[in-house]
Amino acid sequence: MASRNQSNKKLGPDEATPNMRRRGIGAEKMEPQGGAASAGRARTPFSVVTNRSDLNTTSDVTEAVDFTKEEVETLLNEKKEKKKGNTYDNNKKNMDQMTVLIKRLKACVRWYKRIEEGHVQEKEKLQSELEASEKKCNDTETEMKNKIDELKETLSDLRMKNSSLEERIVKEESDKLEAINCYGKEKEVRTEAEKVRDEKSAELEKVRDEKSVAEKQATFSQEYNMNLLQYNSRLQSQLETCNEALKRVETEKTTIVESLSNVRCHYKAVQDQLSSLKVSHNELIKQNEDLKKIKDHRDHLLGQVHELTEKVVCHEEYTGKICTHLDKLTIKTNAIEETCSSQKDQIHILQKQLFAEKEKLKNADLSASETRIVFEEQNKIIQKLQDRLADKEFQVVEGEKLRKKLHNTILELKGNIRVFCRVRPLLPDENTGTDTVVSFPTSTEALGRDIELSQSAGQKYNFTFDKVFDQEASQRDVFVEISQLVQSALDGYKVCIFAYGQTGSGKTYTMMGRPDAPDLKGLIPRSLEQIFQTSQSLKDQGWKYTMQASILEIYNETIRDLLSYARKENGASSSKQYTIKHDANGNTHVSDLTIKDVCSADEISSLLQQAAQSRSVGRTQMNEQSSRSHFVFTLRISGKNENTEQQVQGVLNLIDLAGSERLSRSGAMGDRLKETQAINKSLSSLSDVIFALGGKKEEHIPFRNSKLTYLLQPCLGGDSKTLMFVNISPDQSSTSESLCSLRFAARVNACEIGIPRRQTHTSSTRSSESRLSYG
Ligand SMILES: Nc1ncnc2c1ncn2[C@@H]1O[C@H](COP(=O)(O)OP(=O)(O)OP(=O)(O)O)[C@@H](O)[C@H]1O
Repeated sequence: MASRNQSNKKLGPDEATPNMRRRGIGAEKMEPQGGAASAGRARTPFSVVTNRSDLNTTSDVTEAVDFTKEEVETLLNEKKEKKKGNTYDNNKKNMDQMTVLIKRLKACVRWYKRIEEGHVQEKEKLQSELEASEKKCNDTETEMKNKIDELKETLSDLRMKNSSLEERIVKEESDKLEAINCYGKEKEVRTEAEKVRDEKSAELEKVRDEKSVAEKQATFSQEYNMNLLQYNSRLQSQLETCNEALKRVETEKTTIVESLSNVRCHYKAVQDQLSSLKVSHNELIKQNEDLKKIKDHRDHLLGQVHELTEKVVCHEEYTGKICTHLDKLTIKTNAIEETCSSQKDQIHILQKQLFAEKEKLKNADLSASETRIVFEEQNKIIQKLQDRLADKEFQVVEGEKLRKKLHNTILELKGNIRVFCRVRPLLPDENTGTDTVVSFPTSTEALGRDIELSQSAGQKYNFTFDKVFDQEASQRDVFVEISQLVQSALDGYKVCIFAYGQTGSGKTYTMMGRPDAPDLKGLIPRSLEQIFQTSQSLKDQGWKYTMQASILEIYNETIRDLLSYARKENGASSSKQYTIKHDANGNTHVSDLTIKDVCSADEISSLLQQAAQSRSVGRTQMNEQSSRSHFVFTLRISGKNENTEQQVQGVLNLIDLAGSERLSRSGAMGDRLKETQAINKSLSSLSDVIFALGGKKEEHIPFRNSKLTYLLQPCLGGDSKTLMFVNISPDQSSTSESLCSLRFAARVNACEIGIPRRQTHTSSTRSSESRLSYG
């Protein structure tokens, strides 16, 4: 693009550098955006056009021309210089020069329009791009926010989980430590118990040994005792045998005594035997005592064995208890170990989960940072787009300012009346036919300005106006075009907007619309809303406004006050006479007319509602709800700037004229006929006045021929800004009426009838032109 800029000094609006944009219109020539509009058309530099001899002829400049700011300034200055040289002799020459100047200015305006269209397109494009980016960005942002929220939730869940798990882990760890401590203590107790058990076992073993020894000793003692008993019994039996033998001996002794002599010898032997037996008896007694001793020892040993057995039993019981305790401890330890291991497993699982969640978090962080990067990039793009948009808007504003300046200049040169044409859509009951009556040439020159009417004979009539609205144009589209004009009433201009056209062509729709449906509101409610909005916003600059509204209708050449209570009460029969007067300042007064102070658009809409109910409306062959009178809404605006002491007096007249109608077609009779004749008369008076003012330069202007023209005298002949809407019906049967309306409008368009002037007073030294008006 840079090389293109170097090689070709003509830049498109989107190629202008920021410095150029800040300067408003760059030194380089700018071409409008939008291929369709500029495609295939050769541009001619302005200097070439300026030097062209054919511009001094009457031919129109239809070729696209490019301008620089300097050229535009020169053009504007040139106009001023030419105005100075306005001598009588050079009048005709000056007129020609003026015409050429106007054409060049028109060319300049067209060039600006093209640039403006380009800027507007670019702006719209940028706006839509910006909106798309913003939407995308918002979506991403919301998505990211949602994601972040989700992640935050997950994170907080995880954190909570983690903290609870960590708490659990800590608790489990402390439990575990406690259990381990307990286990250690139990272990110690167990080892001690085991030690005691071992000791006791050893003791038991010893006692068992001792017991077995004692048992052995006891068995031995028993055996010995048995032996001794056997021996004793043997000795007893021996003793008994001895005793028997003794008995036998004694018997023998007796026998021997008897045979003493014989037996004395024998006695001696027996005595020896007896002494030996006595020794053996003593021995036996001794042995018996020994046996007794052994028996006592045995009893002692048996007692010891018994004690030891009891001890063993006690030990065994104690060992059993220790064993049971040990078993219990083992079971508990096993349970603790099991819990520990399950907790370990759980901790392991949780650690795994934590790790996974951390990984997730990491990934989420990564994706969040990626999204953030994308978001930042998009923000940068948006910033760039916004910068570009701001530049473009600046350019548009600058272009708009210059366009309006040029427009005002043209208006000054051309006169104060402008004409807009609006074609309404076909109504459901209208016969379309096959031929289109109205068409709109689409060449760049003609687009939005030309209208072509085709008659059934095949003849075509082309008309050019300041603006042409086709059937598709919405109420808003129409208002956008007049909003600046309405605004200028706040700047101290007299503004008059009226709708002219055949009955049923859409005048009331254009002016009033359907106030209850926001999209279908007409120019009157929209204008008043804007006036109040702007007056509020101008408060910041020190402006204070007071406003007064009046609404009247002219019916059968009689003025009727639509806000009068008397009229409301007595109906249309009120016969009050209203007279129109103009003062030296060009202000119009209608005697006895109700004038209401208004402070808000709402107040005005209720007044409009009241007026609409009082208005004379009837059914005609052409329109179900035909306005049979001229409806005139007037808003007087007085503004004072507390900072600059500047004062302005503006007037806004919004007029819905009664529809023109051919008597032959309307079939009107009686009162309707009278009404129609009055309407047609006042409309023809209006055209007489306009043509007298513009075309013929007659000295006498027939303002007084009708109430309508007399009421509008300051707007038509004086220094106001006037806009006429010519409303057209696309119906085939209305072609000739449409042609009449268009011809009338074309003649009005060609008129020069004054220069708009602001009504301002200022006591301060500040410039009275501190606020420009571009209507
Ligand atoms: N631009 C439009 N879009 C849709 N409908 C329209 C448009 N203009 C007019 N109409 C409809 O056409 C019909 C006649 O319109 P309107 O009453 O405004 O005509 P008029 O010129 O004021 O007639 P009259 O002079 O008899 O009062 C109405 O039904 C109106 O709603």
